[in-house]
Amino acid sequence: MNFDSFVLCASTASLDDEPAARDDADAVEFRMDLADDPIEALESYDGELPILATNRAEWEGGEASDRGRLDALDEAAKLDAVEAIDLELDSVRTDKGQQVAAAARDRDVSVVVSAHDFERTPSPADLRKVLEEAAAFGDVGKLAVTAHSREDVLVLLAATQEFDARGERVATMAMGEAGRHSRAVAPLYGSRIGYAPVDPEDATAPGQYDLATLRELVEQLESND
Ligand SMILES: O=C1C[C@@](O)(C(=O)O)C[C@@H](O)[C@@H]1O
Repeated sequence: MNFDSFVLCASTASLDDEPAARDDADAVEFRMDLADDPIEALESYDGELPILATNRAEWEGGEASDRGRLDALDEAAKLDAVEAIDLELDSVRTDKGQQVAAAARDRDVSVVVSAHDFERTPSPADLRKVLEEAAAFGDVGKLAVTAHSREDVLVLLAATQEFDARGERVATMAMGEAGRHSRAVAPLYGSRIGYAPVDPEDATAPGQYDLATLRELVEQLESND
């Protein structure tokens, strides 16, 4: 998957969502950890959108236990439709995570290295440290923080703009109500990935817009850029 420009992902636990996502999304983020039989679903996938496969660990806000988690992601990366995988920063710090990342790259599958803070927005310095490491390991370094104020969002956007200006690929978003607008605005500052559910009831993180709304907002803002 090419992250040269912004990629809007329909984030979902069911690949059956793909036809409904096609008009507005550039890709599907398949949350394997939220799906019943993810490998089987991937093997029988015949949609048009490329897939970013995520198998989010319990310790990073997902539902996958560590048993077989990275092996399943490795399996997923072997399938043609899967053009990118997401690995937590704490996963790529392990040998196994490095192996999965290297195997994906050998098959031309991109690696998004992600970090999440479900409590707060880290200090400007800490936030840069995390983004730096994630961007160094991944084709894209992703950071999702939790915003409690507009100021939190500004801190995130300032870092996004800085990294982008230096030619480092990052994706950023602020979770929570106070951060919601970051999802529409961050692409203007260089964020390369956005996430949205087709149906707002199926949100995969707090504060997400539904897919059609986020596409519309991003498009409107870009056309004014
Ligand atoms: O890491 C991310 C970002 C996210 O948490 C968000 O805030 O939109 C949604 C997740 O599905 C995805 O894996």
